[in-house]
Amino acid sequence: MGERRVSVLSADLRLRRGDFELDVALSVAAGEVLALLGPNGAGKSSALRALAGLLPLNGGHVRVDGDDHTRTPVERRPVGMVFQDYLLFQHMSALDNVAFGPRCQGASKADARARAAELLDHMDLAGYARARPRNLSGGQAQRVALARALAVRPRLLLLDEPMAALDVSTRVRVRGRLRRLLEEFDGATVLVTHDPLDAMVLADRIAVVEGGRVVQEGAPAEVARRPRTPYVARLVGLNLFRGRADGTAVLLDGGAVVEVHEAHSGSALVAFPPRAVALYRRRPDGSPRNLWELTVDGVERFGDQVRVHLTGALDLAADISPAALAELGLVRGGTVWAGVKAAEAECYPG
Ligand SMILES: Nc1ncnc2c1ncn2[C@@H]1O[C@H](COP(=O)(O)OP(=O)(O)OP(=O)(O)O)[C@@H](O)[C@H]1O
Repeated sequence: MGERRVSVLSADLRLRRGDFELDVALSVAAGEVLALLGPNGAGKSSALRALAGLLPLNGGHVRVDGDDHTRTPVERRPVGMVFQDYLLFQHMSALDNVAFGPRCQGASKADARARAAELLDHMDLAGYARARPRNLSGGQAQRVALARALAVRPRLLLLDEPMAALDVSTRVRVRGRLRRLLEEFDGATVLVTHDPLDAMVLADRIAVVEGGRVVQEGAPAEVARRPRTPYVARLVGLNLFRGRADGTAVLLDGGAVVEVHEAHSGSALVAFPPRAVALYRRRPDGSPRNLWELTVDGVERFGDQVRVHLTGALDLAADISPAALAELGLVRGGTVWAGVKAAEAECYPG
């Protein structure tokens, strides 16, 4: 901890695509995995393609190990890329897919194949060297694509939605394995995803991209605990409010006041999970510090819980058990008292 690692990647990406403008600065250290997380159309793929040299920049730069590669052609960048659907050459064996890059870099056929065999072996795919891509499982195809990207000994590894082509039942296993393989890579890794779980598991650091800009950046746990935009709050399942703190009271932009645990002053964000919200049919005695009478806006199943959406002085989500729902007799348009303990409300500078 505390040690500053040297940046392998340092990039300032500015480009236009029609009305869309991307303006993103990234820096990734040796051995570090950065996830670009964001909604559809946010500009994640554009950023990745710009790093690979597949999209030209209108401004800014791409530096790898201190060398300027802003204008280096795609095939000469020290970059390996894993595409969303892997784009393996279907008419070639797994081995030849992996050997392709080294061959293009001028390695002899024997050397390229030896390097490919070594990588496949390392990824527990030695028995599949002669297999055609269509005969591989999703997880195996992903590893062949990763081996192909690493075969050119890149300093920068780019992964575009690496889990997208996999079915849900295999994702957990494949994700864990990918994480271990990425941990061994000593260059910089940038991966694009719109799945918060991928970002949390695979990345050391997350940059949230919205509307072509980085709106939040930090360690996964920090981003999850202290979201800075409604998009991130929804992703990680937190209620999020913006307001002004005066000691332990935060006056929200909508007019409600939330009592929080830790004193602050000035512009602030308040976050708490839906499970921290208790619902009561009548105003409770000896109540928590935060209590509001709100209107039920909707009820939905959420795992083995029920998520109740409430509106009024503030809009929030509450998770309760199906038994509690029956007991409260909640109906859309009805009212209910919602309480949150100050100790559960996280406050941080906004
Ligand atoms: N071929 C194109 N021509 C013009 N504009 C484009 C083109 N492709 C994308 N765009 C614009 O660039 C914006 C960013 O697209 P990009 O694919 O980088 O987003 P993304 O975050 O990767 O989204 P997704 O997860 O849907 O791939 C889009 O909102 C769109 O307006």
